[in-house]
Amino acid sequence: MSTHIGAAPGAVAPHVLMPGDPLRARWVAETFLEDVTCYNEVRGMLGYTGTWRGERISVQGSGMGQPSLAIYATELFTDYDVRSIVRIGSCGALVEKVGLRDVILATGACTDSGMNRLRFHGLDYAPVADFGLLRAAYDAAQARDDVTTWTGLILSGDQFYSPRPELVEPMTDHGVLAVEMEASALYTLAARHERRALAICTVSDHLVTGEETTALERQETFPAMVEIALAAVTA
Ligand SMILES: O=P(O)(O)O[C@H]1O[C@H](CO)[C@@H](O)[C@H]1O
Ligand SMILES: O=c1cc[nH]c(=O)[nH]1
Repeated sequence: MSTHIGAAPGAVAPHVLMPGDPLRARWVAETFLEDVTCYNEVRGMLGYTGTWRGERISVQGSGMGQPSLAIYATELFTDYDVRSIVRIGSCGALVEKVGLRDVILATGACTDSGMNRLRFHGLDYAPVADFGLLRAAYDAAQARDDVTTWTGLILSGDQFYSPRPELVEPMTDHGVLAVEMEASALYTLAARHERRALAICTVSDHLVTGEETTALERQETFPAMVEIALAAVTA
């Protein structure tokens, strides 16, 4: 057991898919994995281990925001020796060319968070994806014709309801495609612990057009993203 994960040693697989929503974790486990066991219910932050095409895979909710993800990612790396984490999240599109339900493979994650400013004494660190995972996810995405995939930068914002929405503009002026709330911490922690990480996000809301998906869709759909993540992590 670690402080926030009630799993026995060895109960978590070396490769973990990590949605923010614990109910998405349950849906992924029930829909994609075989021989599933639930290893964590602490704080309702569900975690499951099963197999996918014969490989052991876990899926663990992270909660919303970088401080919450950092707790789960740190404990998975340090207490359960997890080797790779692939975030499977939802995000908001910031530019018109990216459409609702498109999938984004995040090459890097900009942030407005104070977490890395504290870690790097005010210097700007560039949190980036593991290249091997990114390449495998890109290959898996290219092999499909049911989803439009983008490869590029995202923004990990601390506040879903931002009091300074105008600050997004310099980001989009410099190629940022979408906003979510966790990838920057995940990439930073993976680097710190010499592990692999990737964030794959499906566009659930469009901040330019105002289109949005339903809460149930955010919880229980987005299968293309999950299949791309499973292919990448087992490649
Ligand atoms: O759908 P998840 O993975 O939770 O991701 C996005 O959704 C939440 C906000 O609604 C934030 O966690 C954001 O990053
Ligand atoms: O608009 C959105 C949608 C999902 N996640 C976010 O952080 N923002």
